[in-house]
Amino acid sequence: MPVCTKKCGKNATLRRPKTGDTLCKECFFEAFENEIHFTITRAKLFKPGSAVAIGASGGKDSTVLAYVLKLLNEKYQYGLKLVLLSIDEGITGYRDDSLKTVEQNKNDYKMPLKVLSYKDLYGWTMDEIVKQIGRKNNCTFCGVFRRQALDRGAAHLKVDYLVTGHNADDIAETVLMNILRGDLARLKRCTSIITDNGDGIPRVKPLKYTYEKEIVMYAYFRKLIYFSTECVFAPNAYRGHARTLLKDLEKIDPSVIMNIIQSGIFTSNVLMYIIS
Ligand SMILES: Nc1ncnc2c1ncn2[C@@H]1O[C@H](COP(=O)(O)OP(=O)(O)OP(=O)(O)O)[C@@H](O)[C@H]1O
Repeated sequence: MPVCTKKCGKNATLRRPKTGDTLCKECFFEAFENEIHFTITRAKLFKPGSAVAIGASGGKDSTVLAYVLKLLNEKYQYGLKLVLLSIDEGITGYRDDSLKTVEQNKNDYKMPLKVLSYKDLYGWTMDEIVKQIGRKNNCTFCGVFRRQALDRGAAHLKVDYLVTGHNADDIAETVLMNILRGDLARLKRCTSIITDNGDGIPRVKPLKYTYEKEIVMYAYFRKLIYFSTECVFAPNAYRGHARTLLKDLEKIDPSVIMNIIQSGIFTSNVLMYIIS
């Protein structure tokens, strides 16, 4: 490996997937965290002194989000009160295990944790639903219920914001899916860094511009504990195709992820202009 391109004098240990820069571990941490700090401050995502619930699934994105938000909150004195919020969908062999990871995060990051279950909220678990209806469209149903459960959890905790670990790849995938379906009206919502469900608690995506590969790299080098098993129920097939396409394109040119997001934003702005 060549020397770190930040001219810190150290040898580089990695190549940044987003920019191609060769960096040492410390300079990568700094670049990664600074970009999230820049995203937060430029978009004025949080008012000082606010309470923020972090949607915590135990996966890599929400684990990195919790870690980095805590770090930036202390470093730059955002004045945020952070709390972990987990939804237990009742999926044996998946969510029961990932919730153990969230418990670990709670102890490691010294954040309070609230767990809400589908069983308590709706009277049934995903295991019971799948037993009844079979393995069809499970992700679609579960996603709708989870969004509502997170909103109810945020209202219960009386927080000012709900943040999720949606990353740049997730957003680019959603833009692609909406374009492929001809559903341009959804571009505005899926590319917005902050959305409101009308309940007064904004949903915020601080990792909107953070590449998935860099999140995995960051978690690896920071030795963060996260849960990486796929859900036991059928994956969302259509999203799977968009994901494969995006990953193939990323191999040719990593900037496609940002380009797709920017194109989604531009198209939705043009549509808004035409309609108004
Ligand atoms: N069961 C859950 N409880 C709380 N928040 C969740 C849950 N599932 C998903 N989320 C939130 O929604 C975001 C995107 O969901 P997605 O299905 O991509 O998560 P994941 O792949 O299970 O885990 P992660 O995104 O954390 O790696 C997560 O980063 C997290 O903030």
